[in-house]
Amino acid sequence: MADTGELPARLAIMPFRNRVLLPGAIVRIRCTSPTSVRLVEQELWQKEEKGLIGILPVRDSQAADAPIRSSSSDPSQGPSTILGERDAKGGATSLPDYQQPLGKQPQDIIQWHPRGVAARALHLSRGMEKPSGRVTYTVVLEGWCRFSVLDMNARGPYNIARVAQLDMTKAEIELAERDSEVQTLGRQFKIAAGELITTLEQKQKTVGRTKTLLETAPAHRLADIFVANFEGSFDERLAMLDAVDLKRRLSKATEIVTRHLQTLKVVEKISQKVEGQLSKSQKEYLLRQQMKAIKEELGDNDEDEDDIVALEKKMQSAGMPANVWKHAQRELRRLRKMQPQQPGYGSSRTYLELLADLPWQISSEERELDLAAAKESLDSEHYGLGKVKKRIIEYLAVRKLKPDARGPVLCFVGPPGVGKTSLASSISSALGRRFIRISLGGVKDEADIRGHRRTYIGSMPGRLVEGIKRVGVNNPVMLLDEIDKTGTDVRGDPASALLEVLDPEQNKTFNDHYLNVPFDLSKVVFVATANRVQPISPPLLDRMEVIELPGYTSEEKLRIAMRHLIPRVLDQHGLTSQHLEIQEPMVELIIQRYTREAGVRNLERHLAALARAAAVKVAEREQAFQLPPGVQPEPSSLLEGGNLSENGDVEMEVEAMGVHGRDVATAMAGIQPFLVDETMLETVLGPPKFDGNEAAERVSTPGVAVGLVWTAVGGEVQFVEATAMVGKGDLHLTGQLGDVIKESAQIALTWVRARAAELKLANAEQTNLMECRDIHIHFPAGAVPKDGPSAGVTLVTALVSLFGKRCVRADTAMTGEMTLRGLVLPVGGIKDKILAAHRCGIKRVILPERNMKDLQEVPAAILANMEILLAKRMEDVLHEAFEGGCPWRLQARL
Ligand SMILES: Nc1ncnc2c1ncn2[C@@H]1O[C@H](COP(=O)(O)OP(=O)(O)OP(=O)(O)O)[C@@H](O)[C@H]1O
Repeated sequence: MADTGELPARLAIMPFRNRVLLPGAIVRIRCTSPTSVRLVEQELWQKEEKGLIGILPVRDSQAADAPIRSSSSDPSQGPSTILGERDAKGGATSLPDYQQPLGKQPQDIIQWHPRGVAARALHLSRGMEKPSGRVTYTVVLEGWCRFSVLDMNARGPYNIARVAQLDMTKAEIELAERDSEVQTLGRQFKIAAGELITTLEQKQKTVGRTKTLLETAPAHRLADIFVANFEGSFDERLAMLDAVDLKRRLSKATEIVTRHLQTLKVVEKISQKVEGQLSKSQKEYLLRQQMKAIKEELGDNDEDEDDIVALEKKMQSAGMPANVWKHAQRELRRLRKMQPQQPGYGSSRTYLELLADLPWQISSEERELDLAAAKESLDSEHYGLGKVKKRIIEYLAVRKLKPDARGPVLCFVGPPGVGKTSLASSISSALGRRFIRISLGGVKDEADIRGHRRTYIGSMPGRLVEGIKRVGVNNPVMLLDEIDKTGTDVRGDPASALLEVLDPEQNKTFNDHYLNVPFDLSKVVFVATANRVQPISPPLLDRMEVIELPGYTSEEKLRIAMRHLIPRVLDQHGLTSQHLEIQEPMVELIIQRYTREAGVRNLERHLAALARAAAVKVAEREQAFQLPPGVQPEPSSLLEGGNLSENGDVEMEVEAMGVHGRDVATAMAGIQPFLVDETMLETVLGPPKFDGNEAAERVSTPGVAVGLVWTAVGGEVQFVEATAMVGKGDLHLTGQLGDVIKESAQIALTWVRARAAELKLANAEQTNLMECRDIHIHFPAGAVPKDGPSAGVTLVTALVSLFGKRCVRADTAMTGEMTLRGLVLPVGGIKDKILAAHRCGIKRVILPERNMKDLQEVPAAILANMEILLAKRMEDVLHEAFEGGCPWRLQARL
């Protein structure tokens, strides 16, 4: 800079076309023209000390009036005439520009600016020499100080100018900086410059070096550097070059920097505004257009288009009613306008696919109903159930005579595994229609039946429409399974939605919320199943005809097993009666020792377990036969089976060893089937679960009574245990009891306490027992919830047994609600309860007298083997419950 040394009187001049180098600025230039190459070579490259050259701005001036034209046509020849005089240091720049043609054409006339900047080379590098001998130089120059041109001559290939230094010396600057105006201007400039840097920093532009300079460099020097570093026009920079005076330079720089700052702010504001205006959808549109273009480039677009065409074809052939077709068309048009990536595309497509998949016109062709064949098929598939089958045949007969008859909806009610589902499926095969089972167990949301509106994310059609889609016809036999298990909560009442489904008047235009167009369910044959009638809402029950399927007796179970279950189980396991034989006594044993159910599901499961065990043995045996000739199979494979070896049947297989190829079948044919025996039962099914002595063992201590209860799985034998302990006379109840059964226990205790004397329980010790002790009553099987009033009489009997210290009869079970006054009220589920008692080997049952009519439903064979006692009052029950009659004097007798 000017403050570090003296400027030489002459400087080689390098023209800067339309550009200005300011002091402090650094530029990198590549010199390729012969003139500049020579200049660099001679003035910078060949000098030992890094030399100085003068950089003089030149302006293209095609239109400008050239007051003086150079005689030389080569710019490198330099101007021949110089106009203007040397400006005084810091003086105004009123000198006319030097003008001369820089190129060969007259329009190439350029104007030399009369002021320039002396520059020194920070770095020099020489390019590779070309074959033509030309070289190039890359020079990094730093502006040093301003000068003005006194005169300029072409010495050799480039111009040499006589120059005068314009910038002040160090001492002069120090003096000028004491001026308060200069100081104020300097501060103003630094503020503006600081603001500019902050703004640029916010835009994440690197301003590191400039920021450091702002803190360290003097204001006048910074002024040049700032203007040189930020974008500006040629004229602005020229003006800065001409601003030799410090005050002028600082105010000019402040002006330029402030203008630059404002421009930046305006640009920022505009871009923010534009960004805001470019709404999300526009952006999406833009992106989508780009995506489309990319897809087109990749040739991907056709696929989607093809898909939609295929979907439209499918929709056309679906045979939708006119109003639905119109709706579907509208939706399809919407889909066409969407891009596959758009959020609604997937759901719109799934919806249209559902519309196309629904069987609007497709029906199972109903074959001519042959009642005799239907009856035969029902008989062949189900044992017993005479009344139920009769009702089904009646139902089918009505349909035969009047196919569009709006008959009642049949509802099979009974414990699990009694054949409700399989009966419904038999109806479908008798009608020749497809069968679909809709499980309603645990459905609490109305939307499960009617679907979710499509406005919800993840919305789906209801189970009915989904089922219709799955079955593919509009007239299937639809089984509404476990209709009693639907619940109600805040999400609505599924039962009320079912009302619409089962109402022949309304289901013609069933409106699923998701589908949003009516679907005709009137051709569907609905059949429902339930374990219990009570939970079904009365309006729903009103639309159905309840057909009860009671549990089976042991005899019936045996028949079902022999005729239906065993052949089916064998078939399912790839076996025949040639492989496995399960004889009646064994099936009876399974029924007595391993099952206690009303239906036959567990029985079927146990038979399947036996079949699996046999399948392993059979497979092993067949493998042994298929060994290559000469290879001796190990005789132990079957013999080691343990229990099977006892049958002696395995000896056959020893004979078969070594039999060649074709003879295997013959040999196999001679093999006896595996015969299930008691040992095999225990090996496969484990030790017996029930032995018939349970009741005797349990009632062997006072305080236990045997009750009969009704649960969702049918009738059951329930033990009630009572005990007394030191306390304040409180009643403790355990065993997952509901409110009703708890109240029954309270009533029972009150009744017994009130009749202590009457029942001869009132001796001193017993009074103490009854009044000063806590009573605990427990219902075993604590994991199973229990409720209902029918344990009333059992509770009293258990308490009387406890206080009277006498055991109840092990062969006797009882059921009945009891009033506080001792009256025994009738209860439900008598048939199931008697069946349960029969299953458990109980021979005597005490019932409320008013339940006598229910005995008609109980199979006569069972009644013949049982003693049924009818009680009117609690005393009657007690009289029958204890061995040798009631030990106490009773007021009433049976
Ligand atoms: N009377 C019968 N004759 C022949 N097989 C029967 C009979 N009763 C039940 N079964 C058989 O018992 C099995 C269970 O029957 P199913 O599934 O129909 O019972 P469910 O009453 O519908 O039970 P859930 O209430 O648990 O649905 C089936 O394999 C069925 O064929």
